[in-house]
Amino acid sequence: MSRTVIRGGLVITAAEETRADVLVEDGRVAALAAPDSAYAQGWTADRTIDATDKYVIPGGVDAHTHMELPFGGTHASDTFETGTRAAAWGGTTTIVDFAVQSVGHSLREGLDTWHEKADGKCAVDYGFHMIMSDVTTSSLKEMDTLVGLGVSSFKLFMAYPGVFYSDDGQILRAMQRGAANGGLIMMHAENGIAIDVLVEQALAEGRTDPRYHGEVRKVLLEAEATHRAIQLSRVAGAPLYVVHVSAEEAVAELAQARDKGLPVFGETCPQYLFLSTDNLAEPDFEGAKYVCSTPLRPREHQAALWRGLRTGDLQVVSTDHCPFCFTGQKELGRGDFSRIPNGLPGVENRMDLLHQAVVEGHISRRRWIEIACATPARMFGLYPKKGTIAPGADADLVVYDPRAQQTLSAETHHMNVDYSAYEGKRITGQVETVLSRGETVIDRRRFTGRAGHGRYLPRDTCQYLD
Ligand SMILES: NC(=O)NCCC(=O)O
Ligand SMILES: [Zn+2]
Ligand SMILES: [Zn+2]
Repeated sequence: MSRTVIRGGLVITAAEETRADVLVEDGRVAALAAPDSAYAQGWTADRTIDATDKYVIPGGVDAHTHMELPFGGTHASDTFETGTRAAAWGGTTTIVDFAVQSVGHSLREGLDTWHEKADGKCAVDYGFHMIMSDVTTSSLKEMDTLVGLGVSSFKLFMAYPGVFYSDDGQILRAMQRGAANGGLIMMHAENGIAIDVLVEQALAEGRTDPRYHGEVRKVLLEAEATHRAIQLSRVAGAPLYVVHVSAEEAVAELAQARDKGLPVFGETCPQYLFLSTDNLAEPDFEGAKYVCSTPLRPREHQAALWRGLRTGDLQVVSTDHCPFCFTGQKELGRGDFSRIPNGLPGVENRMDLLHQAVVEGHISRRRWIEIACATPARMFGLYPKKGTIAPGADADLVVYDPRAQQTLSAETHHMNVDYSAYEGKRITGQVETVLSRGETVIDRRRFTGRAGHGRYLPRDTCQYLD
């Protein structure tokens, strides 16, 4: 039996902050006890980690990543191997990635393909959501099977006609099925039909630069789709999780629904909290680095997102990590912004950026852990195995130095992408040591993990409704 003790740190969970030693036995948290207690003093261990003046936090749970996602004729540049290694560097020990159903194919085929991509490659644990690109009688039936296999959430798109798009009837049917089998519907809420009209008009008028990506994907079209998704979920009697919320008006739709007591949840991402349309407008096509959907918004929207995170109208911060290199990938859209592959890198940066938000007073320390670890674990059926520090939980633990200074940069990050969306940003705080199921994967800022350590996580249904 292997035993590790982490001594002297401030243990932070969503529920409390307490100075405690943590005993890890065989990959699980075995006990917590006051550092000066005779009980903790009596623990013997193979390894002792000194966490004096450090935080001990649960490993991050990033519930929205896209390793190797095929998009716009190319693939997201992080593989499951490079992306989960970068996640570990950033203190994230669980990812939930998206398997994709291709049009004309079954959900099962998509899931099998994603298992092949990830199996034996991951440095940290991983689960899958399912993207439904073809809602048919048979794929609706298959949803039941997938829930049974631990794929208990399904992403639908109101955007990208001809690729991932589902119409309102398909969405309603999928929601009805989810209401019956416990599958949580995750919605990409943008009116893609209207957006495609505006894209066509912009290109015809010679407005081809990256900043027009933000202009055609209007706030009103995110708000309208969010409203419509909420109404459809009410009709179906299903809960709803809206992904990558970026606009103040979309937060208002969620808040209004939640005020009525509806089981409607929202996720935002660091890029919407820290970046803006100013980045999309950077000259010499540099704005392409910031093309994602929903798009970055004018800076004024950030206050509403922070408020939503504080009040609970938004519950989760995930990364939507979907990296494409500037050279050779983002460049596919020179002269036509609609051909720029959509997505930003960030799986390595989320825990640090949210700690910076603590330092700047946007959120409390416990809320940091709640939105980045505990709630995503509960939302997607992984709690309390993941997302907290308690006896019986997986020993996914991060020793975090809240005083370390770092500067984010492509020179030093570990994501397989040739730029950082946060180049030059100064952060107070840094991951020091990371344990994944008790195994040290980052040891005082050295990678000690391995591809294949990460295990597939079959998930329960949403526990946030309990
Ligand atoms: N978000 C984004 O731009 N790319 C990834 C696909 C998605 O989440 O819609
Ligand atoms: Zn999306
Ligand atoms: Zn995404």
